[in-house]
Amino acid sequence: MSVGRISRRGLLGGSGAAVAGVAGGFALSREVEAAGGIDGTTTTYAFRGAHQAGITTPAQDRLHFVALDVTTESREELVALLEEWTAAAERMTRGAGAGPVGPVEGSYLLPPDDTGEAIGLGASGLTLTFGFGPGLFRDGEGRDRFGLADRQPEALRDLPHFPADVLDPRRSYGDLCVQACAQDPQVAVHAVRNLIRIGFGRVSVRWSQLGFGRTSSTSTSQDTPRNLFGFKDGTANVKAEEPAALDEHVWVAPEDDPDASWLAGGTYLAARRINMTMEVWDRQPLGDQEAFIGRAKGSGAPLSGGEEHTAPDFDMPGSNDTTVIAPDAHVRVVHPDAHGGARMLRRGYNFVDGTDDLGGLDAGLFFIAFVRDPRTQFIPVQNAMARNDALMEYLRFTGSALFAVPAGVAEGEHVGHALFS
Ligand SMILES: C=CC1=C(C)c2cc3[nH]c(cc4nc(cc5[nH]c(cc1n2)c(C)c5CCC(=O)O)C(CCC(=O)O)=C4C)c(C)c3C=C
Ligand SMILES: [Fe+2]
Repeated sequence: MSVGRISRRGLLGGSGAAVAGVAGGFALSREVEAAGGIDGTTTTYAFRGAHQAGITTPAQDRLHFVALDVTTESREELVALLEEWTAAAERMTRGAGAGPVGPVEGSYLLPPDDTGEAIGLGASGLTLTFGFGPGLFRDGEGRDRFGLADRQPEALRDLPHFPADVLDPRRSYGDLCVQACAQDPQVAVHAVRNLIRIGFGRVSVRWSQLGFGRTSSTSTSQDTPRNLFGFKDGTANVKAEEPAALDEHVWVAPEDDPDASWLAGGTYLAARRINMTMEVWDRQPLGDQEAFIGRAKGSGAPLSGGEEHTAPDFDMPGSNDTTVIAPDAHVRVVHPDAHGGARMLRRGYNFVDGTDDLGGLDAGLFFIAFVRDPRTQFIPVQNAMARNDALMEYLRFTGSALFAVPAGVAEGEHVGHALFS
């Protein structure tokens, strides 16, 4: 074992269960491996498993998301890249370096196989989740780039243009994506940077997004965080402790799309970069802010009463011939009751990317949702929101992308193995 790997893994010393879990691979559940505590620097989540980590694993505090375009024309080079990424991801998620040598252990005559900024940092709960965009299957002219066209899932098409979209193409789309989440931002950035470095000559970065302050809880073990409007976000999310709901709303089943059975056990990732005009929002009275959301700002309880996790009563009469929860309140417009029971697993992050030309904050919510079928679970909800939601006055959608996220990686396989075999 190289010194570099010892120096990163040395911090795992207090977390015997975490290290044992990695060694055991499939044998131990991710929960056991997370025994170091979901917020600790020593926490590890196994890279290999039935599903990719970074979906139902407890949402970490930090995000580095990158979308890439494939620049090679060679299927063999693409597969080789996925193999190299798999090896690097497995190492980095257990707190080791990106390459087998280490950041400072190799030859002085060669570039290091790890960039070094994570020396001394623990795994910090790093998860790396890989996705495939529509462009991997067919390019802009419909050309079958890598012999994959007949395996493109029916649901994997560029998201439609929604009312009020002001998309920046430099923040949208992509052939591949990597969602890196960790408790330490430097660990997430290090992982993405090293995957990009490994991909040199085969992929180029299309866009990337940093995020902080997870805007969803994905486990009942987590408190509900707040978004930049100051509201609790993630209360009614699909949670890891709901296996039946995950099967119904998140994981693709083999029969969903017979031509794309390689995606069974996977899911779809819808990403939307949403600018929030905070300066305008901040001038709205508290009562109006709560009416726009349909929940109390402090407790997160629905305006119809109860506590945070009480189900909203959308029929409860209010004053002025209307209901307590207004017809255009966000939680009513996007609620499963209005969409045939459709739910989604939200895993978004706040972002602040400096200031815009007018001196306002370039800030908002980098919305991420995992769904079994975007055509029935994401697109109708986003359309309803764009048309009817009181929040829309304070939002601008500036980025958009959809990816198919393959199932987890088994021992001896690489990311997306089933797609290429
Ligand atoms: C298309 C899907 C959604 C987008 C885009 C979206 C943006 C968005 N949401 C908030 C704030 C809150 N959303 C809440 C709940 C909620 N939101 C969606 C979907 C989208 N939101 C769903 C499906 C739900 C759950 C509805 C339910 O089942 O009750 C909440 C309430 C708390 C919670 O349950 O999470 C808040 C607050 C913002 C600010 C925003 C865009 C910037
Ligand atoms: Fe929402």
